[in-house]
Amino acid sequence: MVIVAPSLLSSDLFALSDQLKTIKASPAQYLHVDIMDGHYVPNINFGDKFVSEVRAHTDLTLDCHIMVQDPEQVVFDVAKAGGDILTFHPETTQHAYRLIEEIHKLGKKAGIAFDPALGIAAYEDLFPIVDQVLVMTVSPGFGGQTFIENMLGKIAAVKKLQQENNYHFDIEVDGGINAQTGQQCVTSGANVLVAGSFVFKNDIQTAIAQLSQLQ
Ligand SMILES: O=C(CO)[C@@H](O)[C@H](O)COP(=O)(O)O
Ligand SMILES: [Fe+2]
Repeated sequence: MVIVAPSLLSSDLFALSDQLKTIKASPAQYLHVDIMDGHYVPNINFGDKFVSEVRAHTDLTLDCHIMVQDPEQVVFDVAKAGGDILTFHPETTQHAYRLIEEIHKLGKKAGIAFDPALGIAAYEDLFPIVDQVLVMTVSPGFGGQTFIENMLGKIAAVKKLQQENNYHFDIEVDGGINAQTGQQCVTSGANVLVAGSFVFKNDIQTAIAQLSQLQ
């Protein structure tokens, strides 16, 4: 039921090939790839080149989390490189609705991500057309941060709207997820758990199995 998305930000890049094989043998269904521009978020990391390298080594769903200002500049390259789900932060573009439509035209899934400081009200009009709503449970930019418990109410509010309106999006959480916080998120309504440090700083198989069993 719960989809686990190991975040490659915390992977060992020099052992990535082996780590991808370990993940493939686990219940994880997604690989989460963070894309950061050093502008919208302070950090700079992966880009479309990395996505295409990972694509060549896995058939898992590539869940691309695009933390950049003006996502139109990178979304299409990431899609072309083999990203499957393209999730951007709606306040980073003037035309979030159009961008979702353009992602769909490419046959890809579109997601919107909510920074912890951003309420859902301003972007509720996108809910009927998105495939994924990502509730950030840390401020975006870095792995290894502490889960913000206040976000549980936001997850529950998104879940309530989803149920009341029969929307079909997945509810993803990202940041500080471990077995305990993951359980809190699932109880609040999340069904996709991104986890970086918890997966890669522990035994990968065991950590993913723990998260995938939450209900
Ligand atoms: O998007 C981000 C950070 O901005 C994440 O996807 C991190 O990679 C999560 O790392 P952990 O908090 O699980 O260590
Ligand atoms: Fe992420």
